[in-house]
Amino acid sequence: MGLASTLFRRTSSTGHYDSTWIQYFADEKKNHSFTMLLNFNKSTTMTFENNNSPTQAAQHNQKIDPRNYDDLLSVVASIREQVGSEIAQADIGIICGSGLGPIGDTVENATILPFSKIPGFPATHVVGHKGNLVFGTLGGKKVVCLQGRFHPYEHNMDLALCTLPVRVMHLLGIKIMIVSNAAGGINTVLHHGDLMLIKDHIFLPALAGFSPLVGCNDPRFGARFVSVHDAYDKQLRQLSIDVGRKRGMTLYEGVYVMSGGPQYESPAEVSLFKTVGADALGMSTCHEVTVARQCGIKVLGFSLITNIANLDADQSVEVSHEEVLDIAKQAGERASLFVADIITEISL
Ligand SMILES: O=P(O)(O)O[C@@H]1C[C@H](O)[C@@H](CO)O1
Ligand code: HPA
Repeated sequence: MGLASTLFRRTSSTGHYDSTWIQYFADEKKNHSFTMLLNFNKSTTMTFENNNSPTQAAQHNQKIDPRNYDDLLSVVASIREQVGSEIAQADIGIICGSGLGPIGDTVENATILPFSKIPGFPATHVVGHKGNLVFGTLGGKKVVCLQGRFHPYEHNMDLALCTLPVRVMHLLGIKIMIVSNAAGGINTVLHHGDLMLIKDHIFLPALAGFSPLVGCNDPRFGARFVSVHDAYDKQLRQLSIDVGRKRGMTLYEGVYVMSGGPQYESPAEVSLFKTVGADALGMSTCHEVTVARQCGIKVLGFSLITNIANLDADQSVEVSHEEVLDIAKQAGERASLFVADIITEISL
């Protein structure tokens, strides 16, 4: 049954079946028993039957296509089977970047599932990213926390693969996603250890064609053409400002720019970003937010300022991941407590 709907997704935009997908599909499933009934009189009338349940498919280590809704159902089935359906259901998803790492460790009644046990999840290689999915409660809400994320530079700019966890969290039921990252401050109001509330973003790789939404689109995930005019939810931003005020924190709202990385930016590149209106820069987040918006998930985002980006080649200083991790460690705990307070105040 899963396979039948897979096929219908893989029709061209004119509604006619694309024969290259038949080949692809047959290769992908060649190790599994299935029967195929094709009716070539009507180009879109095809039925595939397959003996694999979604979970069996995942257990067979079948290749997971991150754009394939049915493949993702099999990933979710495997997660539910491993942790239990009740535990796997969550209302809020959290992506801990280098900045919010400690929040995963404060989840109550935590059930931890390593990425290595989740079909289709690649390993995370970035130091400071643990590589776990953590289920439990925080601020009285059911959360699922991604301790570690997939950066496009680690995975050959395969942005659909890097956003697989967002689609999985969507299928697990989340309505709100909180994202965080470590970032270099561009705006001079930002200092080491500050938390910037993300108001908007510049998704630089996507402007050059590297978007997770490029390629095959299954309408069950959402629209082909996604509007990101309100990517960072206004009410959640206001709530964060209010919670921050109660804690005596001044939150700066700004624009985050994602560059492809992994090299840090040259002073001339930082000047370019400043000119086009960016306040902080990093190498993540925008791809996850774009996919979340396609699924209708509300987003709240933070950048933890770990270094000040260089604007002048004559006055520049070296940027290092060690510095990023060091500041993230110092400021991450306070940031995590703040985010936990926000979660307490969120009404679902
Ligand atoms: O996952 P985030 O965006 O917090 O990680 C930051 C950005 C780069 O991946 C890396 C650079 O130090 O840390
Ligand atoms: O200056 C930076 N540039 C890109 N990514 C980053 N992550 C932390 N700091 C930076």
